[in-house]
Amino acid sequence: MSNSNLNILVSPPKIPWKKHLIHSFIQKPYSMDLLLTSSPNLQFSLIKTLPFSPRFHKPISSFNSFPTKSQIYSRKSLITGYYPIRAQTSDQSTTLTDDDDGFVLEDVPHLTNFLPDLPTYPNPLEYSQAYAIVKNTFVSSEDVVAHQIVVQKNSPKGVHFRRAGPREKVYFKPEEVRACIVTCGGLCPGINTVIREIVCGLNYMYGVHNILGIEGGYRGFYSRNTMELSPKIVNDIHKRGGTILQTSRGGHDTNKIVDNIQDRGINQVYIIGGDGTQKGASAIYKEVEKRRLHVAVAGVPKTIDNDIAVIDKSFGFDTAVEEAQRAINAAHVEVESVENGVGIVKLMGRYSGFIAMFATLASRDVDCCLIPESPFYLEGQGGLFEFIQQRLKENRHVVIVVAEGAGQEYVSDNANEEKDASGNKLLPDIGQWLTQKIKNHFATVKKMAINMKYIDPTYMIRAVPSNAYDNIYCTLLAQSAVHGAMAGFSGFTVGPVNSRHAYIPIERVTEATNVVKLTDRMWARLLASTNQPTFLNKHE
Ligand SMILES: Nc1ncnc2c1ncn2[C@@H]1O[C@H](COP(=O)(O)OP(=O)(O)OP(=O)(O)O)[C@@H](O)[C@H]1O
Ligand SMILES: O=P(O)(O)OC[C@H]1O[C@](O)(CO)[C@@H](O)[C@@H]1O
Ligand SMILES: [Mg+2]
Repeated sequence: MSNSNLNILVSPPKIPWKKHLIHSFIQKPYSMDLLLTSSPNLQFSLIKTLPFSPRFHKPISSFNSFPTKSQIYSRKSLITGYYPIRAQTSDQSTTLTDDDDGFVLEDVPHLTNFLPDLPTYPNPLEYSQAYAIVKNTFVSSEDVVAHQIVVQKNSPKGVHFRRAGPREKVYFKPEEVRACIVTCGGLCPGINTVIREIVCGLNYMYGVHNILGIEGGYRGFYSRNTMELSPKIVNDIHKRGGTILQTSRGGHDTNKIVDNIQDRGINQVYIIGGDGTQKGASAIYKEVEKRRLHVAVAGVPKTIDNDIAVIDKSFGFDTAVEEAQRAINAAHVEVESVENGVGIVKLMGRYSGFIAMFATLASRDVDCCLIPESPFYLEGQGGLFEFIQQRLKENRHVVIVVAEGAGQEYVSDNANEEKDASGNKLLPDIGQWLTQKIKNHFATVKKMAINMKYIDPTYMIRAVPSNAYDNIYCTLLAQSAVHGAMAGFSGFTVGPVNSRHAYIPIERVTEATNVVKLTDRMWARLLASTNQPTFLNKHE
């Protein structure tokens, strides 16, 4: 969607919609962003006949006048222009009333958006032993998950996503499915569990036998081997860290990848990876749509940093926080056992300090946590040096957790920035820098002997197998992805939103990075727990 204008189609209520009628209402069909309809049912049937995929749908009960920007769209910050297209029938023009409840569905694309005549088949789960006594085997097309669950009495209903889960009809014959799985970006605990559960889910729930593993990330589509995957092959891979398919950065060539998908006759693509990977998945989906291929593209969000927007938490994060406890514990034991011990533990987190924040909150042994979102300073009143000295005086030891992206303003050299193959900035080591600064300060300024222990467990926290919680979470993600692809959705990412799994448009999770919000309560909870400086009141 363009950020500078929002084109809207408003459908009149109770109109027997016909394809040609709809087309005649649309003056700019190529640039439609929002569809307003009088009921969810009308919305769902209408969307299938449109010659484009509007990104947002909104059922409303009746119309009187054209909606204002704030009435129709809660994510106001994205809109800088408002250019509604008035939809008219011969006898009525259509608009929105003041009693609008503010419901917005941010929907995911469906294969029928560009392949309207695709046949459907009954979902094999109807006859599945596993679901034999489940009350509601299938998720209704009207089930949605609210983006915000803390609301005020009169606030609009707000943004919703489609609830994930099996649908009554599927858009693939199981015996005709040729699925593939690819893993991209950095490692994360649980990748193998997701692979395992996609394979088992496709096989056990839908009777799909034809599943390929693409080796070595995106570039693997055109430059590496593939491996056949079956429940037997993936049976115990969840016990291992890493990815059995291997991963890589860079090498995303949309055309080559989609050519390869076509050449191999693949019709379901499962893509496991972080923000970069999801951007790549979106490009693949768009190319698939352009070529009008019967191919579902499903993203499973993966990142140790928990920096993916919209979803509650990314898989593997919980395991990483747990694993980080071991490093923090080691630092604490070391510094507690010596005179003036200063322990520094560097944890991952390029732009988001979630691992550092949660590891600190969980541990209770951390005196100070430094994250990218909260700038810190060393010297003077309220600075880090003063705090370390005070804690050494009180406790004779101090433990600092620093996220790799913290304090980059001190160590980055913008002129000589290095990047990895995906274009991510390679960050200079803040842990080493901090260690040296603290050592120098106490040796030369304070003339005080300290005992420095620097621990860098970065890769150790992400190379482990996932814990019990993440294993279960990975299963839900994988099964949701399989249900979504079988139901013909495409260009979607799966993930929990307020604890309920949903299908989220890929672009929605890539347009922003999830960061620790200093204005939210969680950071305040950490500050209240460590009693560390806020670094907000620097005196020059
Ligand atoms: N904007 C983009 N468009 C297309 N492909 C992209 C884009 N950004 C990254 N990719 C591709 O996605 C893959 C993974 O990207 P990246 O290395 O940034 O990791 P990631 O998915 O963000 O995971 P993590 O941050 O957890 O390591 C790479 O193969 C890269 O080429
Ligand atoms: O060294 P690699 O494998 O490129 O990965 C390191 C990066 O990957 C992440 O784990 C995820 O993006 C970052 O926290 C870290 O900077
Ligand atoms: Mg990333």
